[in-house]
Amino acid sequence: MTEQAASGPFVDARDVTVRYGDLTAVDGVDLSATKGQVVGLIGPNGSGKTSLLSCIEGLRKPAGGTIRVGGFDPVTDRTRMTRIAGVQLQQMVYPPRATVEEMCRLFASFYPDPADHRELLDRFGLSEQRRSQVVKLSGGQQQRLSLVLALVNNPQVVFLDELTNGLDPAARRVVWDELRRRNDEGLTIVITSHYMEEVEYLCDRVNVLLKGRIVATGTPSELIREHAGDAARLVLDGSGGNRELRDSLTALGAGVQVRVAGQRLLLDVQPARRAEVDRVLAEHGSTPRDLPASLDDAYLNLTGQAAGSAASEADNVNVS
Ligand SMILES: Nc1ncnc2c1ncn2[C@@H]1O[C@H](COP(=O)(O)OP(=O)(O)OP(=O)(O)O)[C@@H](O)[C@H]1O
Repeated sequence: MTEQAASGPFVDARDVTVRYGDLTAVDGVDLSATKGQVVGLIGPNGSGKTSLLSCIEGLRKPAGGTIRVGGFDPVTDRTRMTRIAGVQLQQMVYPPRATVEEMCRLFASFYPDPADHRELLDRFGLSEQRRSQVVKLSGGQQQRLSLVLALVNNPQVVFLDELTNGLDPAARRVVWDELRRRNDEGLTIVITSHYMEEVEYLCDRVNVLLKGRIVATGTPSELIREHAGDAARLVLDGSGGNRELRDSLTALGAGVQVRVAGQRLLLDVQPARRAEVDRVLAEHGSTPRDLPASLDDAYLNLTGQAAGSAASEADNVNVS
């Protein structure tokens, strides 16, 4: 079989079902990525992301469905699959005394045309750890090493499960920038993540998985537009203790949700009530800060999880 039917998606999973005994963890899911696309898979803990991804990676045989990656069946065309795909697992187990350099050399030895692992270590900020034992690296450093190892075969596509879990904000930026750069060069990327800011930043398309089924798919902008809701989210800094203002806003009733978060007041305001809210705020000399609708809001609405949208304020909020 050729590497890819020119017209079809590079990653093409159709009607995939995964069962563990009586539990159907993935229930007839389609997921695809065209060449050079960054595709995200998001959903609550236990929604089936890793189960689906491990089938696409060829590490698990699905109970039903068909999967092709670059035209190959990831289970039966294992050898060719491993040449074109890089895999970062949620948890890796390393030999007890192996150093970073040794792990890189070991992984590189599996492939005919590996990347320069020293350059990769440098790109991911691990040059100084080359001679360190892997087990002595911090969690975030191990996470970055797992990315280096996923890229050491110069893959055409990478599957990254919980991409930047445990990374500090600066390291997360390094990883994002590096992946973006590689994507610009044509790398296809499939990620799972609980960080909506990351998904919004990186992904061309996002699939929302809930209880083993895709409940929404689209670009981040489409998901926000269609699912974030039309309530305005306002923040009143320094007004948390202003009882009079709080009571006046609460008295507006339906369509105006008022919450205290420390020294701030957080408001969710339906469009029909906005003019009244603005009037009350003007009477109290308060100027609100508008929070833009985010993928967090869409995610929370789609998955029915308790919304805390105004509280999240576009920080790196782990929404799982
Ligand atoms: N090896 C297994 N044996 C039995 N059940 C499993 C196994 N792996 C996963 N499950 C179950 O399948 C469901 C989906 O799990 P999965 O790990 O795919 O979810 P996830 O969306 O990746 O979760 P998380 O966000 O926590 O990583 C869960 O109910 C989980 O308990």
